Amino acid sequence: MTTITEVTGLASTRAVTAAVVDRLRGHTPFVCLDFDGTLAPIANDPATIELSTRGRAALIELSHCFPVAIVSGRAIADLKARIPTERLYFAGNHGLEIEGPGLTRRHAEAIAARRELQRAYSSIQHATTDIEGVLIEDKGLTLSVHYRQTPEFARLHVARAVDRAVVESQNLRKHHGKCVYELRPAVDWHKGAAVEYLRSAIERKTGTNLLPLYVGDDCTDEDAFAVLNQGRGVSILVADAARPTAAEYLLPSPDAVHKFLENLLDELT
Ligand SMILES: O=P(O)(O)OC[C@H]1O[C@H](O[C@H]2O[C@H](CO)[C@@H](O)[C@H](O)[C@H]2O)[C@H](O)[C@@H](O)[C@@H]1O
Repeated sequence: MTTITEVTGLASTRAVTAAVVDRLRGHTPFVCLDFDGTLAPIANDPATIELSTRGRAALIELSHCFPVAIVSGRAIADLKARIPTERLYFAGNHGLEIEGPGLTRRHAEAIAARRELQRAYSSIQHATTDIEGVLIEDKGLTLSVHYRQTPEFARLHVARAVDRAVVESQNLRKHHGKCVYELRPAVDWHKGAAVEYLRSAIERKTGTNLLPLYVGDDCTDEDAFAVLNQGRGVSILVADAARPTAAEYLLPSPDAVHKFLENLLDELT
Protein backbone atom coordinates (compact mmCIF):
# COMPACT_ATOMS: atom_id res chain seq x y z
CA MET A 1 0.00 0.00 0.00
CA THR A 2 1.20 3.47 -0.76
CA THR A 3 0.15 7.04 -0.01
CA ILE A 4 -2.10 8.62 -2.57
CA THR A 5 -0.13 11.83 -3.13
CA GLU A 6 2.93 9.73 -4.02
CA VAL A 7 0.90 8.06 -6.76
CA THR A 8 -0.87 10.87 -8.53
CA GLY A 9 -0.16 14.20 -6.92
CA LEU A 10 -3.68 15.08 -8.09
CA ALA A 11 -5.48 17.26 -5.60
CA SER A 12 -8.26 19.14 -7.36
CA THR A 13 -11.59 17.57 -8.25
CA ARG A 14 -11.24 18.94 -11.76
CA ALA A 15 -7.84 17.29 -12.26
CA VAL A 16 -9.10 13.96 -10.91
CA THR A 17 -12.14 14.13 -13.18
CA ALA A 18 -10.00 14.84 -16.24
CA ALA A 19 -7.66 11.93 -15.48
CA VAL A 20 -10.52 9.50 -14.80
CA VAL A 21 -12.50 10.59 -17.87
CA ASP A 22 -9.40 9.88 -19.98
CA ARG A 23 -9.26 6.36 -18.55
CA LEU A 24 -12.99 5.73 -19.04
CA ARG A 25 -13.50 7.21 -22.49
CA GLY A 26 -14.40 4.57 -25.07
CA HIS A 27 -15.50 2.12 -22.32
CA THR A 28 -18.77 1.48 -20.51
CA PRO A 29 -18.12 2.39 -16.89
CA PHE A 30 -19.56 0.36 -14.03
CA VAL A 31 -19.88 3.01 -11.33
CA CYS A 32 -19.53 1.58 -7.79
CA LEU A 33 -20.04 3.91 -4.85
CA ASP A 34 -19.68 3.44 -1.14
CA PHE A 35 -22.36 5.24 0.90
CA ASP A 36 -21.24 6.61 4.31
CA GLY A 37 -18.37 9.06 3.96
CA THR A 38 -18.53 8.88 0.16
CA LEU A 39 -22.05 9.80 -0.96
CA ALA A 40 -23.08 11.18 2.43
CA PRO A 41 -20.92 12.95 5.02
CA ILE A 42 -20.12 11.18 8.29
CA ALA A 43 -22.26 12.29 11.26
CA ASN A 44 -22.89 11.10 14.79
CA ASP A 45 -26.09 9.13 14.31
CA PRO A 46 -26.19 6.60 11.43
CA ALA A 47 -30.00 6.59 11.49
CA THR A 48 -30.25 10.27 10.51
CA ILE A 49 -28.09 10.10 7.36
CA GLU A 50 -29.73 11.24 4.14
CA LEU A 51 -28.52 11.58 0.58
CA SER A 52 -28.58 15.22 -0.54
CA THR A 53 -30.88 16.33 -3.37
CA ARG A 54 -27.80 16.91 -5.50
CA GLY A 55 -26.42 13.43 -4.81
CA ARG A 56 -29.79 11.86 -5.47
CA ALA A 57 -30.13 13.68 -8.82
CA ALA A 58 -26.63 12.62 -9.94
CA LEU A 59 -27.32 8.98 -9.04
CA ILE A 60 -30.63 8.88 -10.88
CA GLU A 61 -29.12 10.43 -14.00
CA LEU A 62 -26.04 8.19 -13.90
CA SER A 63 -28.14 5.04 -13.49
CA HIS A 64 -29.95 5.89 -16.73
CA CYS A 65 -26.63 5.97 -18.59
CA PHE A 66 -24.45 3.27 -16.93
CA PRO A 67 -24.79 0.43 -14.45
CA VAL A 68 -24.42 1.91 -10.95
CA ALA A 69 -23.95 -0.01 -7.69
CA ILE A 70 -24.01 1.12 -4.07
CA VAL A 71 -21.46 -0.99 -2.17
CA SER A 72 -21.84 -0.55 1.57
CA GLY A 73 -21.50 -1.93 5.07
CA ARG A 74 -25.15 -1.07 5.61
CA ALA A 75 -27.90 -3.60 4.98
CA ILE A 76 -29.64 -3.29 1.61
CA ALA A 77 -33.01 -2.55 3.26
CA ASP A 78 -31.39 0.39 5.06
CA LEU A 79 -29.77 1.67 1.85
CA LYS A 80 -33.02 1.42 -0.09
CA ALA A 81 -34.75 3.61 2.47
CA ARG A 82 -32.18 6.35 1.79
CA ILE A 83 -31.41 6.06 -1.92
CA PRO A 84 -33.56 6.02 -5.07
CA THR A 85 -33.87 2.34 -5.87
CA GLU A 86 -34.92 2.17 -9.50
CA ARG A 87 -32.19 0.72 -11.75
CA LEU A 88 -29.52 0.67 -9.01
CA TYR A 89 -27.55 -2.41 -7.94
CA PHE A 90 -26.85 -2.87 -4.22
CA ALA A 91 -24.14 -4.80 -2.40
CA GLY A 92 -25.01 -4.51 1.30
CA ASN A 93 -23.44 -5.90 4.48
CA HIS A 94 -19.97 -5.54 2.88
CA GLY A 95 -21.13 -7.49 -0.18
CA LEU A 96 -22.69 -10.44 1.67
CA GLU A 97 -26.05 -9.54 0.14
CA ILE A 98 -26.53 -8.39 -3.43
CA GLU A 99 -29.60 -7.12 -5.26
CA GLY A 100 -30.37 -5.38 -8.51
CA PRO A 101 -32.45 -5.61 -11.62
CA GLY A 102 -32.75 -9.41 -12.15
CA LEU A 103 -30.27 -10.25 -9.36
CA THR A 104 -30.55 -11.47 -5.77
CA ARG A 105 -27.85 -13.21 -3.74
CA ARG A 106 -27.27 -13.71 -0.03
CA HIS A 107 -24.06 -15.41 1.03
CA ALA A 108 -25.05 -18.89 2.32
CA GLU A 109 -22.26 -19.20 4.91
CA ALA A 110 -23.10 -15.76 6.24
CA ILE A 111 -26.74 -16.75 6.67
CA ALA A 112 -25.56 -19.85 8.55
CA ALA A 113 -23.60 -17.63 10.96
CA ARG A 114 -26.71 -15.68 11.98
CA ARG A 115 -27.04 -17.42 15.37
CA GLU A 116 -23.44 -16.58 16.24
CA LEU A 117 -24.03 -13.00 15.29
CA GLN A 118 -27.05 -12.82 17.60
CA ARG A 119 -24.99 -14.32 20.43
CA ALA A 120 -22.26 -11.75 19.82
CA TYR A 121 -24.86 -8.97 19.84
CA SER A 122 -26.18 -10.08 23.26
CA SER A 123 -22.69 -10.51 24.68
CA ILE A 124 -21.54 -7.03 23.56
CA GLN A 125 -24.78 -5.41 24.63
CA HIS A 126 -24.50 -7.00 28.07
CA ALA A 127 -20.86 -5.94 28.46
CA THR A 128 -21.40 -2.35 27.32
CA THR A 129 -24.78 -1.59 28.81
CA ASP A 130 -23.35 0.97 31.25
CA ILE A 131 -21.05 2.64 28.73
CA GLU A 132 -22.24 5.92 27.30
CA GLY A 133 -22.69 6.28 23.56
CA VAL A 134 -22.28 2.68 22.40
CA LEU A 135 -24.58 1.86 19.49
CA ILE A 136 -24.88 -1.72 18.22
CA GLU A 137 -26.51 -2.17 14.83
CA ASP A 138 -27.77 -5.65 13.98
CA LYS A 139 -27.78 -5.64 10.19
CA GLY A 140 -28.83 -9.27 9.74
CA LEU A 141 -25.58 -10.61 8.26
CA THR A 142 -23.13 -8.34 10.11
CA LEU A 143 -22.99 -6.20 13.26
CA SER A 144 -21.67 -2.68 13.67
CA VAL A 145 -20.51 -1.61 17.11
CA HIS A 146 -20.24 2.19 17.06
CA TYR A 147 -18.15 4.13 19.58
CA ARG A 148 -18.17 7.59 17.94
CA GLN A 149 -20.18 8.99 20.83
CA THR A 150 -18.37 7.01 23.53
CA PRO A 151 -15.95 9.01 25.73
CA GLU A 152 -12.30 8.34 24.98
CA PHE A 153 -11.63 6.73 28.39
CA ALA A 154 -14.34 4.06 27.84
CA ARG A 155 -13.39 3.00 24.32
CA LEU A 156 -10.92 0.34 25.43
CA HIS A 157 -13.73 -1.34 27.32
CA VAL A 158 -15.81 -1.46 24.11
CA ALA A 159 -12.89 -2.92 22.16
CA ARG A 160 -12.44 -5.63 24.81
CA ALA A 161 -16.15 -6.50 24.76
CA VAL A 162 -15.99 -6.90 20.98
CA ASP A 163 -12.79 -8.98 21.13
CA ARG A 164 -14.34 -11.27 23.74
CA ALA A 165 -17.43 -11.83 21.59
CA VAL A 166 -15.23 -12.64 18.60
CA VAL A 167 -13.16 -15.17 20.59
CA GLU A 168 -16.32 -16.79 22.00
CA SER A 169 -17.80 -17.15 18.51
CA GLN A 170 -14.75 -18.49 16.60
CA ASN A 171 -16.61 -17.86 13.37
CA LEU A 172 -16.80 -14.07 13.38
CA ARG A 173 -14.07 -11.61 12.45
CA LYS A 174 -13.56 -8.03 13.62
CA HIS A 175 -12.93 -5.34 10.99
CA HIS A 176 -12.31 -1.65 11.52
CA GLY A 177 -14.25 1.31 10.17
CA LYS A 178 -14.70 4.93 11.14
CA CYS A 179 -15.29 4.82 14.93
CA VAL A 180 -16.90 1.42 14.43
CA TYR A 181 -16.05 -2.27 14.79
CA GLU A 182 -17.64 -4.34 12.06
CA LEU A 183 -18.28 -7.99 12.97
CA ARG A 184 -18.55 -10.16 9.89
CA PRO A 185 -18.79 -13.93 9.43
CA ALA A 186 -15.37 -15.42 8.67
CA VAL A 187 -16.09 -16.02 5.00
CA ASP A 188 -13.81 -15.26 2.10
CA TRP A 189 -15.89 -12.40 0.72
CA HIS A 190 -15.69 -8.59 0.78
CA LYS A 191 -16.62 -5.48 -1.16
CA GLY A 192 -14.05 -6.26 -3.87
CA ALA A 193 -15.48 -9.75 -4.43
CA ALA A 194 -18.98 -8.25 -4.61
CA VAL A 195 -17.89 -5.74 -7.27
CA GLU A 196 -16.37 -8.55 -9.33
CA TYR A 197 -19.53 -10.65 -8.91
CA LEU A 198 -21.74 -7.76 -10.04
CA ARG A 199 -19.45 -6.86 -12.92
CA SER A 200 -19.52 -10.33 -14.43
CA ALA A 201 -23.28 -10.77 -13.80
CA ILE A 202 -24.05 -7.46 -15.57
CA GLU A 203 -21.64 -8.23 -18.40
CA ARG A 204 -23.34 -11.61 -18.93
CA LYS A 205 -26.76 -9.97 -18.87
CA THR A 206 -25.95 -7.07 -21.19
CA GLY A 207 -23.22 -8.60 -23.35
CA THR A 208 -21.15 -5.43 -22.74
CA ASN A 209 -17.64 -5.28 -21.28
CA LEU A 210 -17.52 -2.97 -18.28
CA LEU A 211 -14.73 -0.87 -16.81
CA PRO A 212 -15.32 -0.64 -13.04
CA LEU A 213 -14.85 2.63 -11.20
CA TYR A 214 -14.92 2.47 -7.39
CA VAL A 215 -15.21 5.43 -5.01
CA GLY A 216 -14.90 4.83 -1.25
CA ASP A 217 -13.56 6.36 1.93
CA ASP A 218 -13.05 3.61 4.49
CA CYS A 219 -10.76 0.67 5.36
CA THR A 220 -13.31 -1.81 4.01
CA ASP A 221 -13.16 -0.05 0.61
CA GLU A 222 -9.47 -0.95 0.34
CA ASP A 223 -10.55 -4.53 -0.58
CA ALA A 224 -12.35 -3.11 -3.60
CA PHE A 225 -9.43 -0.86 -4.56
CA ALA A 226 -7.10 -3.85 -4.41
CA VAL A 227 -9.34 -5.99 -6.64
CA LEU A 228 -9.68 -3.19 -9.19
CA ASN A 229 -5.93 -2.67 -9.23
CA GLN A 230 -5.39 -6.35 -10.07
CA GLY A 231 -7.52 -6.12 -13.19
CA ARG A 232 -8.80 -3.19 -15.13
CA GLY A 233 -10.47 -0.59 -12.99
CA VAL A 234 -10.24 2.91 -11.58
CA SER A 235 -10.09 3.50 -7.82
CA ILE A 236 -10.75 6.74 -5.94
CA LEU A 237 -10.31 7.37 -2.22
CA VAL A 238 -12.42 10.01 -0.49
CA ALA A 239 -10.33 11.62 2.25
CA ASP A 240 -9.48 15.13 3.38
CA ALA A 241 -5.81 14.24 3.88
CA ALA A 242 -3.31 11.86 2.30
CA ARG A 243 -3.12 8.42 3.90
CA PRO A 244 -1.90 4.94 2.95
CA THR A 245 -4.26 3.45 0.38
CA ALA A 246 -4.41 1.20 -2.64
CA ALA A 247 -6.52 3.78 -4.49
CA GLU A 248 -5.14 5.71 -7.44
CA TYR A 249 -6.90 9.05 -7.04
CA LEU A 250 -8.15 11.25 -4.24
CA LEU A 251 -11.31 13.32 -3.78
CA PRO A 252 -11.63 15.41 -0.63
CA SER A 253 -15.30 15.04 0.38
CA PRO A 254 -18.79 13.74 -0.48
CA ASP A 255 -19.52 17.17 -2.03
CA ALA A 256 -16.54 16.68 -4.33
CA VAL A 257 -17.85 13.19 -5.17
CA HIS A 258 -21.19 14.69 -6.26
CA LYS A 259 -19.38 17.27 -8.38
CA PHE A 260 -17.20 14.52 -9.85
CA LEU A 261 -20.26 12.42 -10.77
CA GLU A 262 -21.90 15.44 -12.44
CA ASN A 263 -18.72 16.11 -14.43
CA LEU A 264 -18.54 12.46 -15.41
CA LEU A 265 -22.05 12.70 -16.81
CA ASP A 266 -21.19 15.86 -18.75
CA GLU A 267 -18.03 14.37 -20.22
CA LEU A 268 -19.11 10.80 -20.98
CA THR A 269 -22.72 11.13 -22.15
O1 LIG B 1 -19.58 0.98 3.66
P1 LIG B 1 -20.22 2.25 4.08
O2 LIG B 1 -21.38 2.67 3.23
O3 LIG B 1 -19.22 3.35 4.27
O4 LIG B 1 -20.83 1.92 5.53
C1 LIG B 1 -19.95 1.72 6.65
C2 LIG B 1 -20.72 1.92 7.92
O5 LIG B 1 -21.34 3.21 7.82
C3 LIG B 1 -22.17 3.63 8.88
O6 LIG B 1 -21.35 4.01 9.96
C4 LIG B 1 -20.49 5.11 9.63
O7 LIG B 1 -21.29 6.24 9.29
C5 LIG B 1 -22.09 6.77 10.40
C6 LIG B 1 -22.95 7.90 9.86
O8 LIG B 1 -22.17 8.92 9.32
C7 LIG B 1 -21.17 7.21 11.54
O9 LIG B 1 -21.94 7.68 12.64
C8 LIG B 1 -20.29 6.04 11.98
O10 LIG B 1 -19.34 6.48 12.92
C9 LIG B 1 -19.55 5.44 10.77
O11 LIG B 1 -18.83 4.28 11.15
C10 LIG B 1 -23.19 2.57 9.23
O12 LIG B 1 -23.85 2.92 10.42
C11 LIG B 1 -22.61 1.17 9.33
O13 LIG B 1 -23.67 0.23 9.42
C12 LIG B 1 -21.81 0.86 8.07
O14 LIG B 1 -21.24 -0.42 8.16
